[in-house]
Amino acid sequence: MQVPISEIFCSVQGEGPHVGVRQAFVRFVGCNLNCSYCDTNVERPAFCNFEKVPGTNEFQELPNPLDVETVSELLNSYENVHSISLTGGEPLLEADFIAEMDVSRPLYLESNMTLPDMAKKISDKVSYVSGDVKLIDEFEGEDFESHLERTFECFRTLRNTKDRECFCKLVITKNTAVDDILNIVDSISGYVSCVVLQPVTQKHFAPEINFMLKLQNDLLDSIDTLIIPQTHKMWGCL
Ligand SMILES: C[S@@+](CC[C@H](N)C(=O)[O-])C[C@H]1O[C@@H](n2cnc3c(N)ncnc32)[C@H](O)[C@@H]1O
Ligand SMILES: Nc1nc2[nH]cc(C(=O)O)c2c(=O)[nH]1
Ligand code: SF4
Ligand SMILES: [Mg+2]
Repeated sequence: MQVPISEIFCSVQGEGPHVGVRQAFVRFVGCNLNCSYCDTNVERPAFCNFEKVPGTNEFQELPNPLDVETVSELLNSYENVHSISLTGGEPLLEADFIAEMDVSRPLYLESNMTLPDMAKKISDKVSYVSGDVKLIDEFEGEDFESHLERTFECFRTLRNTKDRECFCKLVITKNTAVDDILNIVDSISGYVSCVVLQPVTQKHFAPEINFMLKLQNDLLDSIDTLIIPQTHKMWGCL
């Protein structure tokens, strides 16, 4: 099976409760959403950029699409990795490909959690789920209620168990409404190990510090809640 990939590199996880662990990253292309703050190009490129030696910023250009055996081998070539981050774009769009991957380290999924039928295809294959809930101010589609239903179904499918860690991230902007967060967390708190509030990285769009601390305090009444910004952006790694 073959799919286009935009990049394969080795770095450290820059977001969420596992920040700092060394990971191999595979970035799939294409997304079913269009978040206003998105920091990633989701277009399909002619080549996949493969960073052979971690930290060098030197990339080998591999013609797209790539087959699943090649991608698995490239990911397995990195040393000492804790896990393999499946990101994008939206990796669940390529659930059939992910189901066929043969890699030596646990899979860590970064997802917008809106494609429950695809989630079912890989529920036994992923060990970590970083589920990023998209709020109404990010949602441009027709029907926000069914977006939320699909999100909750994804969390049910990929929920936290003894074999799979699932946590929730919420990107907070200056437009975020407290009630939206409280309602969403109420609906998914039974499926996740913790909630991470991730302030949007663009300064002009970022929430007030007081707002973040008050929101954390409100959520702590019902669930473990962390505030963790994107750390890889601070020191400029991939
Ligand atoms: C580019 S997305 C790809 C995976 C998946 N589509 C998703 O949204 O989770 C990876 C992560 O980057 C986060 N992200 C993207 N742009 C951001 C920004 N400007 N500030 C903070 N986090 C951002 C997303 O919210 C998500 O957690
Ligand atoms: N270092 C690093 N950590 C990350 N965590 C989530 C990322 C993503 O784009 O999904 C990401 C990324 O692009 N780089
Ligand atoms: S879902 Fe993820 S990749 Fe897609 S637009 Fe939003 S942040 Fe970007
Ligand atoms: Mg990123």
